[in-house]
Amino acid sequence: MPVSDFELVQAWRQVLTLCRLEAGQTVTLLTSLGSNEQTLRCAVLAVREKGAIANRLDLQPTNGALSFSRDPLAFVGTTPLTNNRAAVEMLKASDLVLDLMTLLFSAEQHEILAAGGRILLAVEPPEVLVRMTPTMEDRERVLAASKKLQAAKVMRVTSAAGTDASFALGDYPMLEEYGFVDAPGRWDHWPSGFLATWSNEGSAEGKIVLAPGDILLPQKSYVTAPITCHLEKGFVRAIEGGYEADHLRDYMESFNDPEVYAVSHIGWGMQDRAHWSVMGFYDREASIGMDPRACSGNFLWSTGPNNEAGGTRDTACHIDIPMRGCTVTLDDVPVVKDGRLVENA
Ligand SMILES: O=c1ccc(O)c[nH]1
Repeated sequence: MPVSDFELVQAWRQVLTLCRLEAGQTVTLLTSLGSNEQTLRCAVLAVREKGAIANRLDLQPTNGALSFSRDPLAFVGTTPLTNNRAAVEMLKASDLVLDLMTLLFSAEQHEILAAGGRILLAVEPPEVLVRMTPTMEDRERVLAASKKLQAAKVMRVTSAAGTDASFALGDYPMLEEYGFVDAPGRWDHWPSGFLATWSNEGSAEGKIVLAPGDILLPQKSYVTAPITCHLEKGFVRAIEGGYEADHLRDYMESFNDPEVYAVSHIGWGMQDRAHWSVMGFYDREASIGMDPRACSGNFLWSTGPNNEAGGTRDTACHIDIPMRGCTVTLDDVPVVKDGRLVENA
């Protein structure tokens, strides 16, 4: 069953409290075609209840005929804000931007954050939002893990399926996602509950073997047969397997951009209210797949852009690959063991 407006307003109320929204501040709700009407309606009510100003900025969609999917994460980098100075200025002048459209991996997002703006992405279905309404515990868990990741020099991931890959760390910032934006300059995504960073340029090495049940996003598919990705000097040099490997390669080749094979963010999920099986219950276009990205004990790696971290790669092709059953270590200390979070890691 769907969630009611009452439940979603309550969830927005909790999120806006965690975002420290104050009366009199200005919130801009960023929407486009495809933004969820119930999410928008309930957000406005919760913002007004806080005594804040609720503005709307509705932009025309872009890249629809270029992307193979209407999932907003299937074609990143240019957005309806690109070359849209009036819109960027309105968002920079706002105390809080609630992004119901998806700006992720865009230069404009960076400009808004660098100006001290706060951006919270919220495009999952209302039922997913309510189920994973963020908490301070989520924040504490992610930040505690982030301290470990910040101190680490090498991340290694292994699995029974044959994965054995390593990544040098230290050159890039943390991607700490706990679902609310409590400080100027911060971006976050509701729902989330995971931690990542980017491997040092050219350092990703080894072999990642996707096993049945591992997930490809934005394909929204559970892999049914092994796909082996050979990593060398920071790039996926070969993708081997059956038709699913062909499908992945066909998609990546369609961008005609060598940067699509670069290893992007790497990390692990720690959200115990996210579940592996959820993606199988939703139509492909109904969700962007935050359950598998955030579920506790996954290893989440990705390919493509690193501009989000201050890098120069802004390729439009971004693949997120959450995996089960992996062991993730930081300088040989496990933070995930056989697909389960190591408590107090
Ligand atoms: O929240 C997100 C979603 C996608 C992604 O690649 C990173 N973080």
